[in-house]
Amino acid sequence: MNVGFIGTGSMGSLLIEAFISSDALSPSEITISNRTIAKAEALADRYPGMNVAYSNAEAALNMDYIFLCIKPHEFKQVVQDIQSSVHSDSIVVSITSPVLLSHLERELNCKVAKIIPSITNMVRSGATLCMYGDSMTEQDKSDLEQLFSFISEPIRIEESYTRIVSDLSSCGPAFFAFLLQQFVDAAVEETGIPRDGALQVAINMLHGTGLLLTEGGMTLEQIQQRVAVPGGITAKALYMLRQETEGIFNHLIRTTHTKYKDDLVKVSNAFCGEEVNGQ
Ligand SMILES: NC(=O)C1=CN([C@@H]2O[C@H](COP(=O)(O)OP(=O)(O)OC[C@H]3O[C@@H](n4cnc5c(N)ncnc54)[C@H](OP(=O)(O)O)[C@@H]3O)[C@@H](O)[C@H]2O)C=CC1
Ligand SMILES: O=C(O)[C@@H]1CCC=N1
Repeated sequence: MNVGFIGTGSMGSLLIEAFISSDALSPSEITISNRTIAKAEALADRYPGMNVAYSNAEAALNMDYIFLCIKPHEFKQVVQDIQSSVHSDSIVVSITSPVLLSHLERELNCKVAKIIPSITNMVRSGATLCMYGDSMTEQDKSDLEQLFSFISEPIRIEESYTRIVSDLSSCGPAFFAFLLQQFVDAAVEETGIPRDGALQVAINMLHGTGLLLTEGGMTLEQIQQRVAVPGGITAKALYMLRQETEGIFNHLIRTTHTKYKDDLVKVSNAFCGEEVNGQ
């Protein structure tokens, strides 16, 4: 297989490293390009056999898959760069939510997909959210999902739900890391417990809670019920938590969706020269 990665920043390099460490791809199957070429060269130095391309056009030439691991505002330029390298059987994969499949289909004479990864894919965990352009066959979809199954659970979603499912799958790790950090900081502040020890206990708790949900067959409600003994300490604290956090995640979701819509308008203007009212 020949796979091109354009953009070797945070997510591009994470995907490359996860695919290699999971034996989904060997370094010699991978060609990378990046705006700051020294970054691509440094990555390739760590994986003998990996190819560095000195232009995006070269990174897309003769590739089965071309992953675009760049930010929304960088798409228009990169799509122009690769236009003459792709052909009807190439598959271009965007990992960015506000770039629509229709934007890519409009500019590229090839098959297109959108797959939103998550930082959890670094440890071969979490989901990847899969959406496909019209020319992707069932075989193309299952081949691509087979590749992503080495590092994640690929889940097909409707493009109209991109933002909310990305909030849960891709932004979620940052949100829950933040909440855990607040919990630990408060523990230190309120009691003087050494931070390292408190953090270790909290991390173990989060890991164990995840296992209860995935392997332990427990629901979120059951976990709360089993821990909150009636009239006990947790029950009292959960009551307080419900009062104090009411509506907080509605606010969070409205915040991500507002930013998403702003980005979508900018990307649509770049691609089509017009505004769209998309989800
Ligand atoms: N972080 C996450 O958990 C997730 C992120 N994403 C999406 O992934 C995308 C990339 O994010 P992230 O990796 O964090 O961003 P980074 O800024 O870390 O990486 C972007 C990379 O693209 C390179 N680049 C920019 N323009 C060009 C160009 N014209 N040609 C070639 N390379 C170029 C940059 O090069 P240079 O070295 O010069 O800066 C940089 O290395 C974003 O759209 C984000 O929404 C999706 C799911 C999860
Ligand atoms: O919205 C996106 O494109 C992704 C999800 C997490 C960060 N960026």
